[in-house]
Amino acid sequence: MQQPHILLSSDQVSELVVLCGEPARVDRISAHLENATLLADNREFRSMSGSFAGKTITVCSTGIGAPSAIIALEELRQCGATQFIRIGSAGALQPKIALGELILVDGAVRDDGGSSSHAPLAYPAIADRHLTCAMETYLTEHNVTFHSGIVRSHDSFYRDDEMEVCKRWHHMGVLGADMETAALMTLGRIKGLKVGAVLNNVVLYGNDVQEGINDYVCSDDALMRGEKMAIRCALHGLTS
Ligand SMILES: O=P(O)(O)O[C@H]1O[C@H](CO)[C@@H](O)[C@H]1O
Ligand SMILES: O=c1cc[nH]c(=O)[nH]1
Repeated sequence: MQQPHILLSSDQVSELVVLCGEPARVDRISAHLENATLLADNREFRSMSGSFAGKTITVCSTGIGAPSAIIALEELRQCGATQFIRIGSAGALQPKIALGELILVDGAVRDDGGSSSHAPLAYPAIADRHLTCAMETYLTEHNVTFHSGIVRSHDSFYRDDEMEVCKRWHHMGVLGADMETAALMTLGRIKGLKVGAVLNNVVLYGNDVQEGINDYVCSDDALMRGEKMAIRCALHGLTS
């Protein structure tokens, strides 16, 4: 059956999936695959298929925020996907994280609304250990600077008290902020899926979020280098 939002059916979807927020990133990720072909492009959900290290990979964008990420995860699951790595962007919550450096996510603070529709907040959002270890091995072997730890997934950064919110999580050792990782890890765990995430830092701690994201869209070199490394790391992680 064709899924209503991603417009894919089970014969088109691999067990191995790369997720990202931005539809244009699907094209950049798929450039690392052999025989990449466009599968569907509906709303925020663009999908492509190709192969890496002899295995078929599906790449799908999820848009911004937990609700659409949860829709993508569930519809891909219905099509037979079992392992997911999110290649996302994040804003740093620690000054030691430079632009284009990667955050390898162990778990996420569930400051989003979407995951709470499915599980109480006492339920943790934790990454799949095997996918995370495989990515860590790749980054270590390639001498890439990365940061392992937890991130905070939220629903809005244009808040009047944004700086205070960031400081609060900074003091608790949270590495960065994104909007989908917690929901994907929570829902993935509930549904028996493996979910990992690697995030590219696009905003320095204490800097303006709007400016940082604009630089990313305008292809700032360090940010694009970070994205490329995140792509290699995720593809090796999924296929090793
Ligand atoms: O770059 P992506 O993967 O979309 O991730 C981050 O960027 C978006 C905000 O600009 C949010 O989706 C956030 O999670
Ligand atoms: O600061 C940032 C940058 C990207 N995504 C976020 O959620 N926050």
